[in-house]
Amino acid sequence: MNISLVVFQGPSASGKTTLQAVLGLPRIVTWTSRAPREGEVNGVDYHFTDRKVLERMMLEGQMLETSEYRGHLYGTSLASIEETASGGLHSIVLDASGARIARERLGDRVLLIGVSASRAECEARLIARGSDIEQIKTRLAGYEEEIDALENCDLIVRSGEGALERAGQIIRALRPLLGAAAAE
Ligand SMILES: Nc1ncnc2c1ncn2[C@@H]1O[C@H](COP(=O)(O)OP(=O)(O)OP(=O)(O)O)[C@@H](O)[C@H]1O
Ligand SMILES: Nc1nc2c(ncn2[C@@H]2O[C@H](COP(=O)(O)O)[C@@H](O)[C@H]2O)c(=O)[nH]1
Repeated sequence: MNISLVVFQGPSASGKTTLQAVLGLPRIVTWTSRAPREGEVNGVDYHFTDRKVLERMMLEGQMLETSEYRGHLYGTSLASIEETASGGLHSIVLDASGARIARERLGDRVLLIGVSASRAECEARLIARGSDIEQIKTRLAGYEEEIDALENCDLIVRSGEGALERAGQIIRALRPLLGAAAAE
């Protein structure tokens, strides 16, 4: 199997980034027009920029995909995806529309992992993350759409209690599935 990119998708605060960290694969850093949260580092968590720069990159054909997500623009550059062609398995966190485009454009190179959690769990995690009421409402408004899109995934992980143990099980299950790509 020729998988070179693991894509995590799912509702906001379902635990995609947490699971990505547990799996420990090299991460593709995407672009966003939103402001950094406390503790987030430019070039590590995202390439933070403004909307105009991202729009210019889109016009110049530099992007694999972009998504308007809850008032901000996000996107994956083609240059960052080319890194995955140079060998080894990489991972990326995308919303449902980005994940769909990644699958359409990169085909079988992509493994889609859906991360699922209940609305109440996502809400509690958004509150704990310090989001304000408006952000929580806006993000939860996309909950059903992201849950519905999980049907396109190759695997779905439930990110509730015991999530880390489950992630460990997934890693073990993925190794034979990914074969040569994972061994690089
Ligand atoms: N299984 C879990 N149990 C409890 N808290 C969790 C769990 N997974 C993640 N969290 C916490 O929930 C918050 C959101 O997690 P994370 O950033 O991984 O979600 P996400 O799906 O990447 O979110 P977003 O799409 O909004 O960026 C974080 O504060 C994280 O520590
Ligand atoms: N389609 C894309 N979605 C992306 C990209 N980078 C991140 N995301 C997704 O956006 C939301 C919100 O992220 P947050 O960091 O503001 O909480 C989340 O679902 C991410 O997965 C991207 O380049 N393209």
